[in-house]
Amino acid sequence: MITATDLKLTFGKGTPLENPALRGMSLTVHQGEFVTVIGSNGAGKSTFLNALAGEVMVDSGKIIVDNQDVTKLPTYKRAGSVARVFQDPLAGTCEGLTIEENLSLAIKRGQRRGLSAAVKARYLDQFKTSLASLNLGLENRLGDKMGLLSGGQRQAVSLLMASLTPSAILLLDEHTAALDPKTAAFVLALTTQIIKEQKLTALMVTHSMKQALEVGDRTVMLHQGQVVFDIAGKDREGLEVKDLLELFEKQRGLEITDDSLLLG
Ligand SMILES: Nc1ncnc2c1ncn2[C@@H]1O[C@H](COP(=O)(O)OP(=O)(O)OP(=O)(O)O)[C@@H](O)[C@H]1O
Repeated sequence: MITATDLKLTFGKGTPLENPALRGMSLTVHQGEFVTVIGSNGAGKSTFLNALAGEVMVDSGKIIVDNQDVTKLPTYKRAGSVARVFQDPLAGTCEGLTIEENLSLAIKRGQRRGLSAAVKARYLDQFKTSLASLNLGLENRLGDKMGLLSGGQRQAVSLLMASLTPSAILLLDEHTAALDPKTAAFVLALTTQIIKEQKLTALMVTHSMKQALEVGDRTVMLHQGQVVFDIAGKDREGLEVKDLLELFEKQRGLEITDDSLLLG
């Protein structure tokens, strides 16, 4: 379970560019929940994910991951509990290393020790089986450099890497946004399949309200660094984009002007 309580973070404090990105952001994500996160440009979505991953330190508030207070822990100390797939297919993998080497690094996430030959051989079988499940023929390309793969293939491998070892939470930051529509649909379907099969706890940022309602089991909308609404279960069933817009307008007395949220 992840609990973020009253997170506040201001970039450029004391400068003319002072920017309060998180303004009392609170959210609890229960074990096995798949939460979709929406919000206009600059709402604080990525900053929130960065704060959970330890990429940025909050000014105040508390982050508890599986009963451990990680608020002040740097990224590398949270690596064992937080897995992440980024928007940029180049960001989550090392293009100069082979598929096998990338997967080996992922399986060692959060561990200090190297792998023995016997363990390596066992993992190789696991890598081949996992890659075969993608139906992309990558199980025969373990020695290929990651840089040779297409964006969609890389995101698919990134997803595998993020789910190879158990983590308290999987963070997906608009991980299909840079892909063409067909590939994005494939990666999204793969995402829901992996999350369901492995019963992962996940937070997925998306720019599409439609997508946010179609996948996952709970939707949270951020605005100006806070949660505006949080809907799940029966309240969420059958909801359409227009209902989300009404909900936002009712909560904030504002209209949404970010077209990408509506059109995506
Ligand atoms: N490293 C940084 N330094 C200064 N300001 C930042 C930094 N990162 C984010 N911000 C600012 O914080 C605010 C929240 O940004 P954030 O990227 O979290 O929003 P977002 O909801 O993810 O938006 P988008 O949908 O555009 O990606 C924005 O005003 C942004 O410009």
